Amino acid sequence: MIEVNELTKRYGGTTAVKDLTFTVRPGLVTGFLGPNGSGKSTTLRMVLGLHAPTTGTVTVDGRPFRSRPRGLRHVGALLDASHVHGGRSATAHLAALARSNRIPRGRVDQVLDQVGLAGAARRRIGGYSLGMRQRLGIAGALLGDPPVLLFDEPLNGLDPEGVKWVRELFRSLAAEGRTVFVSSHLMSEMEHTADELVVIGRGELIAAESITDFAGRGSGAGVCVRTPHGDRLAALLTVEGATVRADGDLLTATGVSAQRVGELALDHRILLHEVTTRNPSLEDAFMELTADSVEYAAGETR
Ligand SMILES: Nc1ncnc2c1ncn2[C@@H]1O[C@H](COP(=O)(O)OP(=O)(O)OP(=O)(O)O)[C@@H](O)[C@H]1O
Repeated sequence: MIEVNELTKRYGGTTAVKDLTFTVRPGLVTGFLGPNGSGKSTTLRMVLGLHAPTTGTVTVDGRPFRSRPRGLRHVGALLDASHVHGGRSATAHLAALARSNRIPRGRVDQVLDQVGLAGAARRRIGGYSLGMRQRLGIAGALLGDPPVLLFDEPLNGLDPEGVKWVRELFRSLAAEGRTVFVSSHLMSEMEHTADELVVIGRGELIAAESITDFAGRGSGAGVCVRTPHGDRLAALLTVEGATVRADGDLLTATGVSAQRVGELALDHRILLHEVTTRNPSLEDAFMELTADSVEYAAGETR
């Protein structure tokens, strides 16, 4: 489990992370979402002890990560896939990592196979595509067979086949009981991958909850009703406490279920032509909740 407690990081006058508190649990994929520059990488670096918090604490299974001498056996991380020595082969790169963390050499071939790089293992990393580098970074994270895994924007540069593979990999790692924490600035990358979400904006926590609860936050949720008796139904729904918007013979009501709409219509003999529940997309909820946190918006003059 990863526990982030009242974490703040300032770089000179910039507050990258502000009073952040959340928990990442094992057995689930947790998406770490926020617009560009919202503090995701800074937070992940603090989890790994690469940056010291200005105030607050981060622990992994109850201890600061730095207090673990063989780090890769406990936490595997992909932070920046371009951060590797281009002159080395994938095998040499992973063998060096294995040596310094006392991981058996046999793991190198296993993880290269697991990420689909076995055929390119002896080629220089300098000639790798971005997608291959991401796979190599993932191999490095898996090397120590750790219970906790962190990935910073792991889908960057992957083709659709690669994206599908990574999603399945994350799900299977979580199904094995591991803690899987994955950052992204795109909700579309997370909606078929994550069980839980931690959403931040300008370094502050916006939400930490299941993906289903998060979807329910978007104001687009509601019931759409098509009826020739819109005025009567709208009045009844308003009395029920719903908010109703009318557009011709179409009503959109929030704060009421489709079932209740049907019951009211039956009780008052109101003819309905259509009743549908409208779920806002996760993307809508994400855009709405982070709208104030976007650093650089198109069309904005500064
Ligand atoms: N070493 C540093 N020195 C000064 N400012 C920094 C440093 N690292 C990050 N920042 C600032 O802190 C803020 C958060 O940056 P961070 O890279 O953590 O965000 P992010 O959510 O990972 O963004 P992205 O999705 O663009 O990678 C930004 O305003 C960034 O400019």
